[in-house]
Amino acid sequence: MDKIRIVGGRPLSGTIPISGAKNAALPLMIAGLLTEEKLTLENVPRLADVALLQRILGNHGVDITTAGKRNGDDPHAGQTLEIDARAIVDTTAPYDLVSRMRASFWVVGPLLARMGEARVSLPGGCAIGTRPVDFHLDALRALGGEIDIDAGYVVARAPKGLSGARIVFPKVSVGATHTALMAAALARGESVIENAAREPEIVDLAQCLVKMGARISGAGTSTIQIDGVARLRGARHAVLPDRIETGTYAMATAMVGGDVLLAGASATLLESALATLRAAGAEIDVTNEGIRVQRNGAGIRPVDVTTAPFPGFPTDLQAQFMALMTRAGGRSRITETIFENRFMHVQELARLGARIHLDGDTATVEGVERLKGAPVMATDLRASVSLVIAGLAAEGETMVQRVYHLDRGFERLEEKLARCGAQIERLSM
Ligand SMILES: CC(=O)N[C@H]1[C@@H](OP(=O)(O)OP(=O)(O)OC[C@H]2O[C@@H](n3ccc(=O)[nH]c3=O)[C@H](O)[C@@H]2O)O[C@H](CO)[C@@H](O)[C@@H]1O
Ligand SMILES: C=C(OP(=O)(O)O)C(=O)O
Repeated sequence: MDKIRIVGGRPLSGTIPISGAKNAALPLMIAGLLTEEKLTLENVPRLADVALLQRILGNHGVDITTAGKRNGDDPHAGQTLEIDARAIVDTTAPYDLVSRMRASFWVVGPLLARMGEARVSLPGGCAIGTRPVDFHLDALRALGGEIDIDAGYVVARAPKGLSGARIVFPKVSVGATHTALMAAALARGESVIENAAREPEIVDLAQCLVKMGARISGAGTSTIQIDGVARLRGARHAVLPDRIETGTYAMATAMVGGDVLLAGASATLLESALATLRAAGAEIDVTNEGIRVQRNGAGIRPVDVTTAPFPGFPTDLQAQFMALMTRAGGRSRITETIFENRFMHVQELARLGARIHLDGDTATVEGVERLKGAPVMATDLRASVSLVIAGLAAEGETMVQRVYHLDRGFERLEEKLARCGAQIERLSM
């Protein structure tokens, strides 16, 4: 298993290209199941989760080819995937694949809507809470799907197709909104999704579906209207920039100081995180090329943060922000409201000398003067990158183990940081 070795203490300076968003690329790839024609996706990041989803879709009979960007082309440009779901040969998504990644469960909506049946294993994903799928299933039931659970599988049937419905989510769910949106796009008649997630990745999916011929309005607000169509066509769509990757490198720069341009990043995708970083002492400038982050001389100020659905502070940046706060000049409180068990980084950050007290959904962080390198264990995707951020600031060597978590969601992480002056390398074991 690979490890990442960091020797901390160097500021970051230079340019970091921001990749396409993992959490948009995955539902967009799944949307390819909705049409017999070719869906071409540009700016798809090269990530383990994307490769795993290629395998899962391949298992259904979907043909995926990678086009363009070869020798001599810009190695930093995302890949272009051509997704051809003309022939769906199998509507089962097996446990050994789905258990590894949460988003793979989302094939259930498109398969049911287009094929009238789906048998999909209950999902896995980051171990950050219980993460049930009841909202997904309730939405599919509202659209007329018959749903059973059998031996760890969701068995969904709609022999006569789905019908439009009013879907009211009891709580904001990104994944369940994706499921409802994709299923309702091919349902007969009108649907309304209330208390829909407003995340930019929902808007990206809706925009792609509209290019495919879907009739959708209101994506990006809490109420989405869908007028179902009998079939969707092929389209070409570029994945939006990754706001979580953007926020992560912004926090890394705020942590160690320096001057970094996050090229291709879009500030409108993470206003709340940028405002928080400014409050913490980072200088943030939005330019034509992206977002420039600087911290020169000034210390890190403590800031309290509570995670919330978009446009609030994202839970996927909570661990990274906590890493930053470990070196703030005072006490900060970080409250996690989305997932009940998303504090696994706390004990690992403590191994580097952080002082964090956990009480229910709130972590109180007492900033310390210095962190000291140590071996640490990645536990989930964002938790592991928080250890990288802390390691960049820690004195001496930090060795991050279980790097496969990082590879799920950060493209060429060590290369991007090393180019900006960080002493970081991957040790292949
Ligand atoms: C691949 C992807 O895009 N993953 C993101 C997605 O995950 P994901 O879509 O799984 O997260 P949700 O928005 O669905 O989860 C929000 C909350 O709703 C609960 N819930 C959800 C569905 C359900 O059927 N029942 C239920 O109770 C969850 O346990 C959680 O407490 O949104 C999360 C919240 O922004 C992010 O942290 C993840 O990075
Ligand atoms: C939690 C995440 O991913 P997943 O939903 O796939 O577990 C994430 O991207 O931070």
